[in-house]
Amino acid sequence: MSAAPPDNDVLWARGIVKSHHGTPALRGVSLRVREGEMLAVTGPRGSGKSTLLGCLSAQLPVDEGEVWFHSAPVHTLGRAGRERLRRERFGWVGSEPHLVPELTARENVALPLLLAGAGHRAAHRAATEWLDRLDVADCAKLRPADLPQDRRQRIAVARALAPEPPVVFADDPTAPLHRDAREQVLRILASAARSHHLTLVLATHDPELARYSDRTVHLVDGRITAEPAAVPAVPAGH
Ligand SMILES: Nc1ncnc2c1ncn2[C@@H]1O[C@H](COP(=O)(O)OP(=O)(O)OP(=O)(O)O)[C@@H](O)[C@H]1O
Repeated sequence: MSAAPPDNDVLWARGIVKSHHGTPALRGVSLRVREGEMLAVTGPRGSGKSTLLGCLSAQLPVDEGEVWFHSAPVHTLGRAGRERLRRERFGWVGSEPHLVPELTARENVALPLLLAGAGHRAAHRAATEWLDRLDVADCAKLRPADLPQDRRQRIAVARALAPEPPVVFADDPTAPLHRDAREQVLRILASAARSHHLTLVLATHDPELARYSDRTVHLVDGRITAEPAAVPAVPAGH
Protein backbone atom coordinates (compact mmCIF):
# COMPACT_ATOMS: atom_id res chain seq x y z
CA MET A 1 0.00 0.00 0.00
CA SER A 2 1.32 3.46 -0.89
CA ALA A 3 2.07 6.10 1.71
CA ALA A 4 -0.31 9.04 2.21
CA PRO A 5 0.98 12.33 0.83
CA PRO A 6 2.51 15.09 2.95
CA ASP A 7 0.05 17.01 5.14
CA ASN A 8 0.85 20.43 3.77
CA ASP A 9 -0.30 19.66 0.23
CA VAL A 10 -3.88 20.54 -0.64
CA LEU A 11 -3.74 18.38 -3.74
CA TRP A 12 -1.27 15.65 -4.46
CA ALA A 13 -1.28 13.42 -7.50
CA ARG A 14 0.94 10.53 -8.50
CA GLY A 15 1.13 8.82 -11.87
CA ILE A 16 -2.27 9.89 -13.23
CA VAL A 17 -3.17 8.06 -16.43
CA LYS A 18 -6.42 9.00 -18.17
CA SER A 19 -7.81 8.20 -21.63
CA HIS A 20 -10.98 9.41 -23.35
CA HIS A 21 -12.54 6.54 -25.31
CA GLY A 22 -9.11 5.03 -25.93
CA THR A 23 -7.37 8.36 -26.69
CA PRO A 24 -4.64 8.91 -24.08
CA ALA A 25 -4.92 12.36 -22.51
CA LEU A 26 -2.65 11.97 -19.45
CA ARG A 27 0.26 9.55 -19.46
CA GLY A 28 1.56 9.56 -15.91
CA VAL A 29 1.24 12.98 -14.29
CA SER A 30 2.49 13.64 -10.76
CA LEU A 31 2.23 16.98 -9.03
CA ARG A 32 1.52 18.69 -5.75
CA VAL A 33 -0.37 21.88 -4.99
CA ARG A 34 0.32 23.63 -1.71
CA GLU A 35 -2.22 25.47 0.40
CA GLY A 36 -2.84 29.02 -0.80
CA GLU A 37 -0.78 28.46 -3.93
CA MET A 38 -1.79 29.69 -7.36
CA LEU A 39 -0.64 27.06 -9.85
CA ALA A 40 -0.82 27.57 -13.62
CA VAL A 41 -1.06 24.58 -15.94
CA THR A 42 0.10 25.56 -19.42
CA GLY A 43 0.54 23.64 -22.64
CA PRO A 44 -0.59 23.55 -26.26
CA ARG A 45 -4.09 22.56 -27.38
CA GLY A 46 -4.85 18.94 -26.62
CA SER A 47 -1.91 18.55 -24.20
CA GLY A 48 -4.22 17.40 -21.39
CA LYS A 49 -4.77 20.55 -19.31
CA SER A 50 -8.57 20.19 -19.05
CA THR A 51 -8.27 16.48 -18.37
CA LEU A 52 -5.79 17.16 -15.57
CA LEU A 53 -8.09 19.74 -13.97
CA GLY A 54 -10.99 17.30 -14.38
CA CYS A 55 -9.06 14.54 -12.55
CA LEU A 56 -7.81 16.85 -9.78
CA SER A 57 -11.27 18.34 -9.23
CA ALA A 58 -12.97 14.92 -8.98
CA GLN A 59 -15.00 15.45 -12.14
CA LEU A 60 -13.25 12.60 -13.90
CA PRO A 61 -12.19 9.29 -12.36
CA VAL A 62 -8.55 8.42 -13.10
CA ASP A 63 -7.69 5.22 -15.02
CA GLU A 64 -4.49 4.74 -13.03
CA GLY A 65 -2.66 6.66 -10.34
CA GLU A 66 -3.67 8.54 -7.24
CA VAL A 67 -5.23 11.89 -6.39
CA TRP A 68 -5.36 13.07 -2.80
CA PHE A 69 -7.13 16.11 -1.33
CA HIS A 70 -5.79 17.11 2.10
CA SER A 71 -4.43 13.63 2.71
CA ALA A 72 -7.75 11.94 1.80
CA PRO A 73 -7.90 9.74 -1.29
CA VAL A 74 -10.02 11.01 -4.18
CA HIS A 75 -9.14 8.22 -6.64
CA THR A 76 -10.98 5.63 -4.55
CA LEU A 77 -14.24 7.63 -4.32
CA GLY A 78 -17.30 6.56 -6.27
CA ARG A 79 -19.42 8.95 -8.31
CA ALA A 80 -21.49 10.16 -5.33
CA GLY A 81 -18.40 10.80 -3.19
CA ARG A 82 -16.73 12.73 -5.99
CA GLU A 83 -19.87 14.81 -6.54
CA ARG A 84 -20.10 15.67 -2.85
CA LEU A 85 -16.43 16.63 -2.71
CA ARG A 86 -16.83 18.88 -5.74
CA ARG A 87 -19.96 20.54 -4.43
CA GLU A 88 -18.67 21.13 -0.92
CA ARG A 89 -14.98 21.88 -1.39
CA PHE A 90 -14.22 22.97 -4.95
CA GLY A 91 -15.14 25.95 -7.10
CA TRP A 92 -15.06 25.75 -10.89
CA VAL A 93 -14.75 28.37 -13.61
CA GLY A 94 -14.88 27.04 -17.16
CA SER A 95 -14.06 28.74 -20.43
CA GLU A 96 -17.81 29.24 -21.06
CA PRO A 97 -19.99 30.93 -18.48
CA HIS A 98 -22.69 28.41 -17.64
CA LEU A 99 -25.25 30.36 -15.63
CA VAL A 100 -28.83 29.44 -14.78
CA PRO A 101 -30.79 31.31 -17.46
CA GLU A 102 -33.92 31.87 -15.36
CA LEU A 103 -32.01 33.54 -12.51
CA THR A 104 -30.64 37.06 -12.29
CA ALA A 105 -26.90 37.60 -11.92
CA ARG A 106 -27.25 38.09 -8.17
CA GLU A 107 -29.40 34.98 -7.81
CA ASN A 108 -26.85 32.97 -9.80
CA VAL A 109 -24.04 34.04 -7.47
CA ALA A 110 -26.17 33.49 -4.35
CA LEU A 111 -27.26 30.02 -5.46
CA PRO A 112 -24.23 27.98 -4.26
CA LEU A 113 -24.36 29.81 -0.92
CA LEU A 114 -28.05 28.98 -0.50
CA LEU A 115 -27.38 25.35 -1.45
CA ALA A 116 -24.66 25.26 1.20
CA GLY A 117 -27.20 26.37 3.82
CA ALA A 118 -26.68 30.15 4.01
CA GLY A 119 -29.71 32.32 4.79
CA HIS A 120 -31.35 34.27 1.97
CA ARG A 121 -30.22 37.69 3.19
CA ALA A 122 -26.60 36.66 3.88
CA ALA A 123 -26.34 34.87 0.52
CA HIS A 124 -27.65 37.89 -1.38
CA ARG A 125 -25.40 40.27 0.53
CA ALA A 126 -22.33 38.15 -0.27
CA ALA A 127 -23.44 37.85 -3.91
CA THR A 128 -23.72 41.64 -4.16
CA GLU A 129 -20.22 42.06 -2.72
CA TRP A 130 -18.70 39.56 -5.16
CA LEU A 131 -20.47 41.12 -8.14
CA ASP A 132 -19.04 44.44 -7.03
CA ARG A 133 -15.50 42.99 -6.79
CA LEU A 134 -15.86 41.63 -10.32
CA ASP A 135 -17.05 45.05 -11.51
CA VAL A 136 -20.51 43.81 -12.55
CA ALA A 137 -22.64 45.17 -9.70
CA ASP A 138 -24.74 47.00 -12.30
CA CYS A 139 -25.80 43.60 -13.74
CA ALA A 140 -27.21 42.27 -10.45
CA LYS A 141 -30.84 42.28 -11.57
CA LEU A 142 -30.28 41.20 -15.16
CA ARG A 143 -30.55 37.68 -16.55
CA PRO A 144 -27.72 36.00 -18.46
CA ALA A 145 -29.46 36.35 -21.84
CA ASP A 146 -29.43 40.15 -21.43
CA LEU A 147 -25.68 40.29 -20.87
CA PRO A 148 -22.66 40.02 -23.16
CA GLN A 149 -20.34 37.02 -22.82
CA ASP A 150 -17.58 38.80 -20.91
CA ARG A 151 -20.02 40.07 -18.25
CA ARG A 152 -21.47 36.60 -17.91
CA GLN A 153 -17.96 35.25 -17.38
CA ARG A 154 -17.31 37.76 -14.59
CA ILE A 155 -20.55 36.61 -12.95
CA ALA A 156 -19.41 32.99 -13.31
CA VAL A 157 -16.14 33.92 -11.57
CA ALA A 158 -18.09 35.67 -8.78
CA ARG A 159 -20.25 32.56 -8.37
CA ALA A 160 -17.19 30.30 -8.05
CA LEU A 161 -15.49 32.56 -5.51
CA ALA A 162 -18.51 33.57 -3.39
CA PRO A 163 -18.67 30.36 -1.30
CA GLU A 164 -14.89 30.78 -0.70
CA PRO A 165 -14.12 27.12 -1.36
CA PRO A 166 -10.67 25.86 -0.34
CA VAL A 167 -9.75 25.20 -4.00
CA VAL A 168 -10.90 26.95 -7.16
CA PHE A 169 -10.20 25.35 -10.54
CA ALA A 170 -10.27 27.63 -13.56
CA ASP A 171 -10.07 26.07 -17.01
CA ASP A 172 -9.06 28.76 -19.46
CA PRO A 173 -11.27 31.26 -17.59
CA THR A 174 -10.25 34.25 -19.67
CA ALA A 175 -11.02 32.63 -23.07
CA PRO A 176 -14.30 34.57 -23.59
CA LEU A 177 -12.78 37.90 -22.58
CA HIS A 178 -11.09 40.73 -24.45
CA ARG A 179 -7.45 41.42 -23.68
CA ASP A 180 -8.02 44.16 -21.05
CA ALA A 181 -10.81 42.23 -19.36
CA ARG A 182 -8.60 39.10 -19.30
CA GLU A 183 -5.95 40.88 -17.29
CA GLN A 184 -8.51 42.37 -14.94
CA VAL A 185 -10.37 39.12 -14.27
CA LEU A 186 -7.10 37.30 -13.73
CA ARG A 187 -5.94 39.97 -11.30
CA ILE A 188 -9.22 39.64 -9.41
CA LEU A 189 -8.88 35.85 -9.29
CA ALA A 190 -5.29 36.17 -8.06
CA SER A 191 -6.07 38.79 -5.44
CA ALA A 192 -9.19 36.94 -4.22
CA ALA A 193 -7.13 33.77 -3.95
CA ARG A 194 -4.48 35.59 -1.93
CA SER A 195 -6.78 37.61 0.32
CA HIS A 196 -9.07 34.66 1.07
CA HIS A 197 -6.21 32.14 1.14
CA LEU A 198 -7.81 30.04 -1.58
CA THR A 199 -5.79 27.60 -3.61
CA LEU A 200 -6.16 28.24 -7.32
CA VAL A 201 -5.36 25.81 -10.15
CA LEU A 202 -5.55 27.57 -13.49
CA ALA A 203 -5.26 26.06 -16.98
CA THR A 204 -4.30 28.54 -19.67
CA HIS A 205 -2.83 28.66 -23.16
CA ASP A 206 -1.31 32.02 -22.48
CA PRO A 207 2.15 32.02 -20.87
CA GLU A 208 1.65 35.74 -20.19
CA LEU A 209 -1.34 34.98 -17.99
CA ALA A 210 0.65 32.33 -16.16
CA ARG A 211 2.77 35.21 -14.80
CA TYR A 212 0.07 35.85 -12.24
CA SER A 213 0.68 32.44 -10.71
CA ASP A 214 3.18 31.35 -8.10
CA ARG A 215 4.27 28.36 -10.14
CA THR A 216 3.72 26.84 -13.57
CA VAL A 217 3.65 23.25 -14.78
CA HIS A 218 3.86 22.71 -18.50
CA LEU A 219 2.10 19.79 -20.19
CA VAL A 220 2.98 18.35 -23.57
CA ASP A 221 1.20 15.30 -24.91
CA GLY A 222 -0.14 14.27 -21.50
CA ARG A 223 3.13 14.61 -19.62
CA ILE A 224 4.66 17.34 -17.49
CA THR A 225 7.73 18.47 -19.39
CA ALA A 226 9.08 20.99 -16.95
CA GLU A 227 8.24 22.53 -13.66
CA PRO A 228 10.20 25.77 -13.85
CA ALA A 229 11.33 27.55 -10.73
CA ALA A 230 8.84 30.15 -9.52
CA VAL A 231 8.76 33.12 -11.87
CA PRO A 232 8.23 36.55 -10.35
CA ALA A 233 4.49 36.77 -9.86
CA VAL A 234 2.58 39.93 -10.65
CA PRO A 235 1.57 41.34 -7.28
CA ALA A 236 -2.16 41.17 -6.63
CA GLY A 237 -3.89 44.46 -7.30
CA HIS A 238 -1.35 45.65 -9.90
N1 LIG B 1 -14.47 13.97 -24.15
C1 LIG B 1 -13.44 13.59 -24.91
N2 LIG B 1 -13.57 12.58 -25.80
C2 LIG B 1 -12.55 12.18 -26.56
N3 LIG B 1 -11.30 12.72 -26.51
C3 LIG B 1 -11.12 13.74 -25.65
C4 LIG B 1 -12.17 14.22 -24.81
N4 LIG B 1 -11.67 15.23 -24.05
C5 LIG B 1 -10.38 15.36 -24.42
N5 LIG B 1 -10.04 14.48 -25.37
C6 LIG B 1 -8.72 14.30 -25.98
O1 LIG B 1 -7.77 14.19 -24.92
C7 LIG B 1 -6.59 14.94 -25.22
C8 LIG B 1 -6.38 16.00 -24.16
O2 LIG B 1 -7.46 16.94 -24.23
P1 LIG B 1 -7.63 18.12 -23.17
O3 LIG B 1 -8.93 18.80 -23.51
O4 LIG B 1 -7.44 17.60 -21.81
O5 LIG B 1 -6.40 19.06 -23.56
P2 LIG B 1 -6.23 20.62 -23.33
O6 LIG B 1 -4.77 20.85 -23.15
O7 LIG B 1 -7.14 21.09 -22.23
O8 LIG B 1 -6.73 21.22 -24.71
P3 LIG B 1 -7.36 22.68 -24.99
O9 LIG B 1 -6.25 23.63 -24.72
O10 LIG B 1 -7.74 22.61 -26.43
O11 LIG B 1 -8.53 22.85 -24.08
C9 LIG B 1 -6.79 15.49 -26.62
O12 LIG B 1 -6.22 14.57 -27.55
C10 LIG B 1 -8.29 15.54 -26.77
O13 LIG B 1 -8.66 15.42 -28.14
